[in-house]
Amino acid sequence: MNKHSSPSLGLFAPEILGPAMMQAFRKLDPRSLARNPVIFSTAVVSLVATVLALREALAAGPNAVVGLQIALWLWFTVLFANFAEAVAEGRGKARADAFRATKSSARAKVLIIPGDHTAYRSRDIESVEVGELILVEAGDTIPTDGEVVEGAASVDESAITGESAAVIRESGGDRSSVTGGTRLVSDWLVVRVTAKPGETFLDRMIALVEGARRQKTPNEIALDILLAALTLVFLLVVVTLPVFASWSGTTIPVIYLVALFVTLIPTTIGGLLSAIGIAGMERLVKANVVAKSGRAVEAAGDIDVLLLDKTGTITFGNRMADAFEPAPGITDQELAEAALLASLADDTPEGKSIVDLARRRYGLSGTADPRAVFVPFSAHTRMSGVDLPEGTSIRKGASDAMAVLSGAPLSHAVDQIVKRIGASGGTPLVVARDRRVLGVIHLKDVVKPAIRERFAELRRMGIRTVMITGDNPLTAAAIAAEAGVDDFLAEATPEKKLELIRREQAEGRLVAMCGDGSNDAPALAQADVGVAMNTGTPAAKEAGNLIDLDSDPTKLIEIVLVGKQLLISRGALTTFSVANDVAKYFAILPALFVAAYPGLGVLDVMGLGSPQSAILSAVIFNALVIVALIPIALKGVAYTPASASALLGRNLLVYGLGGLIVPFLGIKAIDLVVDLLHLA
Ligand SMILES: Nc1ncnc2c1ncn2[C@@H]1O[C@H](COP(=O)(O)OP(=O)(O)OP(=O)(O)O)[C@@H](O)[C@H]1O
Ligand SMILES: [K+]
Ligand SMILES: [Mg+2]
Repeated sequence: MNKHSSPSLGLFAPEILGPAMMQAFRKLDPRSLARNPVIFSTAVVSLVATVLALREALAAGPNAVVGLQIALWLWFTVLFANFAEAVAEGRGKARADAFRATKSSARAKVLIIPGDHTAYRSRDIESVEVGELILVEAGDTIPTDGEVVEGAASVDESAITGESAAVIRESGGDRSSVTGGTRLVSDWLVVRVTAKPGETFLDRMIALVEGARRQKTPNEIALDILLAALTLVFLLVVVTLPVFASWSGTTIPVIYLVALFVTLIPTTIGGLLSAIGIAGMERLVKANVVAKSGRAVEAAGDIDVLLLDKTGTITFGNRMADAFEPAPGITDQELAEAALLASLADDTPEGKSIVDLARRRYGLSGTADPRAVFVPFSAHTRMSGVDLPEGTSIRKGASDAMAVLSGAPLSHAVDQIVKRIGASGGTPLVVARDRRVLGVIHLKDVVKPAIRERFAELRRMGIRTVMITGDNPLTAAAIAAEAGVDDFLAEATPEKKLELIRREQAEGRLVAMCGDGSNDAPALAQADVGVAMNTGTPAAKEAGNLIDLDSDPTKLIEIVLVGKQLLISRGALTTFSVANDVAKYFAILPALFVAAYPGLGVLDVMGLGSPQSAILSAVIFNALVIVALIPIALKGVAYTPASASALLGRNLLVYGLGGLIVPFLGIKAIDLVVDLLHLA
């Protein structure tokens, strides 16, 4: 899965641990702490405890030694939480450095006269603005992101995708976007710059893996609020304790109370929450997917329906004209000629392949009449063509669209051809001159290998796959059957795609969409999870919230796994943390009150050494448990494809029960050590 040569660092590689320790101290900055209510409360309490302990020490009070230790361990709690976040970020930083190395401080060949790619001026890329045209030649590193407006070339994208085979980038069609940092292997391209300096794909990628621009997701914010509320509840609990104590004739030193407070609030999940989120992002980057928002990753964990566009996503997308099939009474030559004229200025891959076939097989050499008016293809009309100066108009397009244009249903003979091509999985393009149907162009496309098994895997995860295509129902059905999708929508315009997504969403389902074309952009934007293929158009990449660098639609499986693991890890550790806090309450209270109520000795199942050692042990346990759980937070809780409710049930049991039991064992063990070393 990870084809990058960038170091795949172990969980606790020294090159991450060292800087992370430094970083843990730097994160004591109140502005940084304030992002996390639980840890912020812990820091405030640590400060209070420090002051109290120092006062006690100066007065040579009886609680001085234990007080200082408590204060120290409270600070450790904060530092460990910071450390967890820093380790998670550190792993991304290594990746960011690898990207930074590919970032060229390059200069750009900015064209002076549009249309003339021989006259250019070399300028610093930082000064090049969106919309300017630059020339890139064989051997050059493409200096920034853009859209190819002229030329075709092979591009080595290994710096970004890790994939060593060069890919074709060309104007028109769905393969027109280029990424800064990749290198031209052959030929030349004129590229319209689409990214502002400092905001290129590579820049965003770096910021992302470093976690610099990571924003909390709505789920994280909701959890933060819950944790803050719990903190408040325990504040009340702790504040009322002295009342009970004085009532029963005991006094509990204030430093015990503040320590108790920290052990009760959800410091474990509070300390690990952001590490879990960052680690999820990192796993995604490892799968060669860039997420623009953490929210998309979480949503991916809950996806019900996956919509895929056909051409270029399920099939390879280089639909090639394979044959001209004339209507009765029309010659091959006549059809080929009309098809050629209608395609001379059509720069879609389909259009180019038609020109190519007409020239190759029929030796036609037509050149475009400069006065001809070209009608470009649109996904909306699903046709294209040309209006010639002498008044002839030629159109080619999807069969249903062409039937509407010619004002009558297709003749039986033509309909048969269309059906035959469709049933074979090919795309039939009907050609008409002055609304008279001349015949059909057979476009062939190939289903990507191994896609069937991957869709079966999605089905096992409970995800329904739906193929949407602008093609006719017969072609769609043939490809759908071959690829093994659950359902399909044919003759879809961009509006219909959008409508389908809205309908699924209105029925309460979470929708993911994979696409690469500009006509997919609205749908990618509307979907809860929009995965744009990296080979796609800039519009598609802008609209999606995830970008797959390998342009592999089945990558969604990995994305879903990462999302599920993120949700499950967070759920499991939250359960553990809260169960832990409840358990601590019952573990420590008897020790604090046993002097006043000897009857409580029964409850004091743990037989902790003394109130001092009980409280100190609890504080130490509370700090150490954060460190102990860092590996789970970073690696994620193990996930196997199973229904969500089964997983939830299992995890609640394991982590809930574990959370209740572990503190008793842990605190007791630490208490023994504390006793042994006479620390309290
Ligand atoms: N260059 C073209 N000229 C005329 N008609 C075309 C051209 N390219 C495609 N078509 C027709 O328009 C239809 C819709 O194309 P569109 O790109 O919207 O969808 P698609 O590529 O078939 O499917 P997908 O939504 O998977 O990309 C095609 O099925 C084909 O019949
Ligand atoms: K706690
Ligand atoms: Mg398409």
